[in-house]
Amino acid sequence: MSRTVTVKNVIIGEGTPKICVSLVGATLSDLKQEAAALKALAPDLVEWRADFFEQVEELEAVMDALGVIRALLPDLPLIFTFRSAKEGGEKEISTGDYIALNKAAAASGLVDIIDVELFNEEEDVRVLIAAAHDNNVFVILSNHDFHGTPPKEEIISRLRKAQELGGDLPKIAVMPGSPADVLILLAATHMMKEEYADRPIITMSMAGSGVISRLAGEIFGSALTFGAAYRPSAPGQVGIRELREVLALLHRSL
Ligand SMILES: O=C1C[C@@](O)(C(=O)O)C[C@@H](O)[C@@H]1O
Repeated sequence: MSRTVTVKNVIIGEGTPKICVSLVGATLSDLKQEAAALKALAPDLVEWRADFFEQVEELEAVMDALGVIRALLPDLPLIFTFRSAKEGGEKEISTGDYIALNKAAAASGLVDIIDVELFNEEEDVRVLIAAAHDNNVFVILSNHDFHGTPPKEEIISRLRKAQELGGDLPKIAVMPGSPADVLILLAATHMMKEEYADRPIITMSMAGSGVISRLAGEIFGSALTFGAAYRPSAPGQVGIRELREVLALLHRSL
């Protein structure tokens, strides 16, 4: 496995963490506005959080919207994400629909990466990874804990599981209850990177006290960070301009 993942000339896992911004519009017209405005901010990647889209249960509408987003942002690596309500997303859909949606996104030729949640049936995860890889689409294999920060060993074990299953970019987002929890996430990230990871990983501690984890990925081992454009897609995301400045500052100090 490669220590980096290259998507449309963006090398994830090398140099400063790459900046991703999420599109969170509820309607096609909101999404168009967001996508057009995003260009000026020049993120490295864009994520479409399809769970925010009010027509997400209509596959055809989703594919149409995907086509529009892709046409507006032809050169940026695009991540397709349906974040389930149990992991902090906007909606819950059936497993069958979740699989169909992700398979369709992977086969559409319109996205570069799909985000698959690790906490699905293992067989379903394997099916989605295979479907993505058959279409030369990468997989972020993700887990989100909006209620707390698991112990360091557990964070590492989830990231290792995501790697073993074939996720190209294992990811975990956790919620800190205290600054000590932020240290746990950072320590787990560092240990995963140093001892177990053979590919880039993505980690973050959310909310205010976790912000440091969104800035210091180059030091501790997280290869990608989510910044906010107008509306954050998760608590603790900072504005992309400030984020870029801080990432550059930390990079220069190394
Ligand atoms: O998984 C992630 C990370 C995230 O939850 C964050 O905390 O920045 C934001 C989500 O949009 C994305 O899918």
